[in-house]
Amino acid sequence: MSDGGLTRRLNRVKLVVLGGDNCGKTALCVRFITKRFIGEYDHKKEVTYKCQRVVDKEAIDLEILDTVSKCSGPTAGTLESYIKWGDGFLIMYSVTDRSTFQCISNLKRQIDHFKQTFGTPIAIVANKSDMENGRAVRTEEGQALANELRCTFYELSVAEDWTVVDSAMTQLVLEVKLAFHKQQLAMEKRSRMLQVGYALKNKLTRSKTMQW
Ligand SMILES: Nc1nc2c(ncn2[C@@H]2O[C@H](COP(=O)(O)OP(=O)(O)OP(=O)(O)O)[C@@H](O)[C@H]2O)c(=O)[nH]1
Repeated sequence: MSDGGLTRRLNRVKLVVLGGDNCGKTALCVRFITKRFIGEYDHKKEVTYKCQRVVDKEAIDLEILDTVSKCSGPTAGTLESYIKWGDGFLIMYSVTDRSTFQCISNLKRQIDHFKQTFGTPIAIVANKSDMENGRAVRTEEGQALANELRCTFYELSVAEDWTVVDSAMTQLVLEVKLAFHKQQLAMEKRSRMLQVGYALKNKLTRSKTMQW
């Protein structure tokens, strides 16, 4: 029975990086892939990065969509297509810019809405923790919001710490893989129940025919 391509998808994970202006979305993607922090980027369109990683002893084809969507999004349609494309999400804000923190709840709501489920793997990433002097959002506020929205939370500095960037990404890939497996198990269970249903129906039809 067809599983809607899920078996093929188990080794292919698509992540989307969302967040307000200048919070460090591109810096995070580039840092994860190249291990390097590059100060300035100039791109006005979304970019998809592709790479391979071994996660939990399995080679994963990873695609990461670096969006240019602002808090409210360029258009609702674009944000919808980003969300429908992704399997897992990083919602970023900068600890130095409160307006980016204020975007988080709305982006999470949009993900829940377009995915039609509350189980989508999502990490909230507070960036620029190296800029303590310019801090506008406290760590506890970020953690409390992540708890409320049931998301994993990381506070990090893309500029200063590659290892935390790497573990945030890797953990999200693991959560996506777990979600795939749960989906696959649910589909197998449904398919078995359907088979039992058909078998019972056939048996009932046969015994009725014999009575006649
Ligand atoms: N101090 C510091 N600066 C950072 C960090 N991460 C990113 N930046 C800087 O923040 C600015 C914006 O980074 P980008 O990666 O372009 O942010 P973005 O979210 O992709 O930007 P837009 O897509 O244009 O909204 C750049 O000047 C980066 O060098 C960080 O961890 N610490």
